[in-house]
Amino acid sequence: MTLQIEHVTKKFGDFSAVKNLTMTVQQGSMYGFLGANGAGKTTTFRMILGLLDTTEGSITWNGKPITYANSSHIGYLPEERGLYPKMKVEEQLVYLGQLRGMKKNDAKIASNEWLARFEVPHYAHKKVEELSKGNQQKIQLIASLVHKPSLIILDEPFSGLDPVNVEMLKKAILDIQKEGATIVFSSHRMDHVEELCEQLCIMHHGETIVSGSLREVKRGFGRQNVRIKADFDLTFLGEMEEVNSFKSSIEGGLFQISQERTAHELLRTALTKGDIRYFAIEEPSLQDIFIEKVGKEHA
Ligand SMILES: Nc1ncnc2c1ncn2[C@@H]1O[C@H](COP(=O)(O)OP(=O)(O)OP(=O)(O)O)[C@@H](O)[C@H]1O
Repeated sequence: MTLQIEHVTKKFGDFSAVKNLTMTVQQGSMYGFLGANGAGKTTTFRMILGLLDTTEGSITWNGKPITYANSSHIGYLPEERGLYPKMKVEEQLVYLGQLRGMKKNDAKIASNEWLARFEVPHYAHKKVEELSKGNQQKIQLIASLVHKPSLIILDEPFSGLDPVNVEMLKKAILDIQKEGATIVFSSHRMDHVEELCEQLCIMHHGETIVSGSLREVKRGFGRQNVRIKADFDLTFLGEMEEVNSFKSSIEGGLFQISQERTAHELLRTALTKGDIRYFAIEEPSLQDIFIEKVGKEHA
């Protein structure tokens, strides 16, 4: 069961919100969609779910388009949250579970398990409007998971959550993935995607900037960082021809290089000047890649 997006373009009039997007999400994987505001993430999700038609290209889950008929296997956290403010939490979750084909009692058990998992069991009989924004967000998230979907699409699931709740949510989605679900989520936070996803796509103005496995994307970037800490000024190393860029810091400096042998050269040369307290070759971060490909102003 893979999610297959092939040469998908979405136009609103003359404006292309998504341009020729191709990607494959393997069953059981966690896929991250990165991009600044307006990149085309929500539009892509709406097309995956069949809420919007594609202008060109095709999207299939398990070989078929997602329609109302198979939507009970799908969980969706929409960008614009929409719970019934006057309805009580448990009642609402049970109702939404039933809409997706669950028996009332199963929906009740699952809802309460999730409320406990997110440490809000005491909200079961409160009205949604009585909850804080972050806690409403948890309830909405539970609403997208309660029926045990096999494909879960989460639009900005971390927005509006405090750091403790972000960690709780990360743990929950990793657990669900371990249980076999396929998860696709969007974020404009590179670190969340870097931490959770083995596969990712960075979008910008509807274009796919990079996509593939985290490892491929990092290796394909062809640059590495070398961090050196020393008690002497490292500027002379930054001036070496093989170094692409150098950022000095109080403790030493960070060098961006294109070839691994430059790292060894840097170390050898640094050692001729004095003792080195720290030396490491670091992979580029997604932030480095994004800035290089898209520009600082969008990061
Ligand atoms: N129904 C629509 N009609 C016209 N333009 C639209 C429509 N929906 C989206 N767009 C445009 O398509 C582009 C992509 O929007 P989209 O909501 O997919 O971005 P996003 O990556 O989800 O951004 P954000 O992080 O702000 O949610 C934007 O320029 C948006 O204005």
